Amino acid sequence: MTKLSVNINKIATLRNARGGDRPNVVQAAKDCERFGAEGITVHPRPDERHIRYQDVYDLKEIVTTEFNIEGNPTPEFLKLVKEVRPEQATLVPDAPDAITSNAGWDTIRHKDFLTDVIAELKELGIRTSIFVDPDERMIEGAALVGTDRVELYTEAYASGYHQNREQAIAPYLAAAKKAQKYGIGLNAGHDLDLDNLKYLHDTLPGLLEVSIGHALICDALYFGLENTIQLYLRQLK
Ligand SMILES: CC(=O)[C@@H](O)[C@H](O)COP(=O)(O)O
Ligand SMILES: NCC(=O)COP(=O)(O)O
Repeated sequence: MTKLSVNINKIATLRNARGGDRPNVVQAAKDCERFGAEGITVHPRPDERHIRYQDVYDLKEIVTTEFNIEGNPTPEFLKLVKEVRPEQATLVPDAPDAITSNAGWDTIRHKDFLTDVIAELKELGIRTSIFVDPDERMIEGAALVGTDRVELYTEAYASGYHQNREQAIAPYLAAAKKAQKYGIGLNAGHDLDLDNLKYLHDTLPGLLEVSIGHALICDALYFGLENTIQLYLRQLK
């Protein structure tokens, strides 16, 4: 079974546009869960342009499904994660000024750093996932740093899907098989949407979770949040 974790960054982007509290991020998370989301994902960035650090503490109080915090493991991020203790922390190597995440970890070059951070988080009972490109060498590296899961960075799949989906999925299938071989759990995310999700789900073995934000919130403008979450869940059956 593949869980749908709804990334609510874009709810916070909308709230921040006016500086008030509409839409309320905590209420949106509760509603996502009520409408069927099986997890809530946030990706606080250093400039707090969408999710603020305080939102993460507030969300911890109310999320009843699986709370997944994504981000670059800076000292500030690690302090937040250790205090909040979500079910899962997803480590993403993004630059502070990146518009959005644009690459996975080099798990070989950053082996020592990742090994230390992952051990610290696992000791607190936090499941770890690391964001990686669909590169078998990076999966081998992930196995060596001791992570529970990897999250495959699906931007390349999403952008190639309409041209040639078999070709677009090929490196992801190889990476998924490698992860299975090493006993690493498999997550995926970035630019997944109602067009490309089902094929990803049906093709990748052992896909445990997808985190989806941008397209899902865009779809919700047209279909409503409840219908949209149901539409996404249907792709994962
Ligand atoms: C790791 C990942 O792919 C997502 O967290 C994505 O980066 C969403 O972040 P933004 O909402 O800041 O674009
Ligand atoms: N980990 C990916 C995520 O949380 C959402 O990415 P996107 O759907 O906003 O591209």
